[in-house]
Amino acid sequence: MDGLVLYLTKSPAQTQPDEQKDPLLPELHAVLQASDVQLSCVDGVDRAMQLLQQAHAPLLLCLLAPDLDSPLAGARKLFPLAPLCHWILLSNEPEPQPPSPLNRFSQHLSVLPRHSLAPLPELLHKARLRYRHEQAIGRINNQLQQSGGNSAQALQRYTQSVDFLRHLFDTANEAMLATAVNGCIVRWNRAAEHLFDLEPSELSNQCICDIAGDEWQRRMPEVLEQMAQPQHAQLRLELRCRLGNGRDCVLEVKLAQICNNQSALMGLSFFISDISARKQAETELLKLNEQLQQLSFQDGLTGIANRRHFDFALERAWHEARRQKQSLALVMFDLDYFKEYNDRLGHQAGDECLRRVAAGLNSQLHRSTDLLARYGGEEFVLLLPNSGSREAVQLVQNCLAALYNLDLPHPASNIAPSVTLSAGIAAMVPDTELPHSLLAAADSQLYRAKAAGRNGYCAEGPELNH
Ligand SMILES: Nc1nc2c(ncn2[C@@H]2O[C@H](COP(=O)(O)OP(=O)(O)OP(=O)(O)O)[C@@H](O)[C@H]2O)c(=O)[nH]1
Repeated sequence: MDGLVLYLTKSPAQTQPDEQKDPLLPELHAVLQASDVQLSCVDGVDRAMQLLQQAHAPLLLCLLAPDLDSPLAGARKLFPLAPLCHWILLSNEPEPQPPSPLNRFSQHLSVLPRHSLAPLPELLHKARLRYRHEQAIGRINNQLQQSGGNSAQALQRYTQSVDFLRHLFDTANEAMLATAVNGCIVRWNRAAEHLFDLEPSELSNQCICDIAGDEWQRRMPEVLEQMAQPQHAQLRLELRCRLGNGRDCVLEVKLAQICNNQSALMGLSFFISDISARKQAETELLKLNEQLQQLSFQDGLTGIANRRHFDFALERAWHEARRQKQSLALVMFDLDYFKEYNDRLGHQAGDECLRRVAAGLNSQLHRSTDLLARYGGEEFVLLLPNSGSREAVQLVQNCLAALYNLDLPHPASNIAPSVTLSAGIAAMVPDTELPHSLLAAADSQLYRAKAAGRNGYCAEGPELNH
């Protein structure tokens, strides 16, 4: 007998089901007779709890009689004592409603009409299976815990053995070699054979310097020499190598001294990994970053420096000029009647014009420190470190001549048949923190040039030649 079925009722205690009292009991008895379970009839939850605490068999089914005042409250009390039990609420209704899914018992609670106990054997069968399954799992867990304890001890013993260290050495992914102080290889693992693509006979007693070409072969003698010094207990390096199979790669090499108990140097250990893929990814990332930086500093339309690039360059040049007490010159260019150009020839022609003007101006710069940038719309700026207004004026004259030679037709201009520029030039030896004053000076000179009729320049600043 491995189970107990409880019939929980409100009626006075019955040690044996009282067939006189409840006409359902004979039928219940008959249904359960075939299943090898004990049927107990108890009144009240407290007595049921007592019975469960003393019972030797687990409670598989609990039938809650319809006369109970609050059957689910009772079930809740019993639940901790019989977590695997299936609860059955007997109802006087001919077609009772199933339990609400919101009820936390709903998974293991059925509602049956009193007059039909047909589903009982099936419910009992399932409850029994569940109980046996839980028991089996408990047993397996116990065994696992026990054997786990034993195997942990065995493992601990094993980790202290030479076999274990040999196993680690042989199965490591990293190539490992041990050499004498002069580099003669005395031991290696399979990963080393694999990495260098060499047979055991090609490693045994060979000099470590000769197992790979290129930087490896060139630098290894000097590395061995270093590692023979007492202060070089460890070393890490990256070496470009050509391996036996002709493959080029980058190897990360970690070396350590092998010393005996008296701290006397006996040999060297090498831990080697192929980091070619990582190195290549790093190089590509670096290149991408450079490209990205270049793009973020470049004007998309004209390909010259953009405003952001100019702002950085101006700040840097300003501080440098201030430190060196040198003059810094700035030119602001603005196309004349460009709105009319766009209106007459179209925006695309306007774009092309901006590109050609930018290229024309840029072609006049010959010092690597000079910078032409698109400041915005149809405005360009020219930054000329270590220049006074005389040099700036000279350069602007060259730029205007270059633009004249480009001869870009401007049918809507009031002042010339081709595209023209106005320029404002300012130069100063910085004496303040920020370069606003230089920008403002160039801008006001540009304003003057526009007011003076366009297609020309105005300038201010030291070394003025105008
Ligand atoms: N095609 C094109 N036009 C641009 C671009 N950026 C700004 N513009 C145009 O440049 C024109 C500038 O007009 P304004 O500021 O009135 O200057 P302007 O017509 O050159 O007159 P002045 O400077 O007084 O000679 C505007 O029509 C803008 O739409 C661009 O990237 N492409």
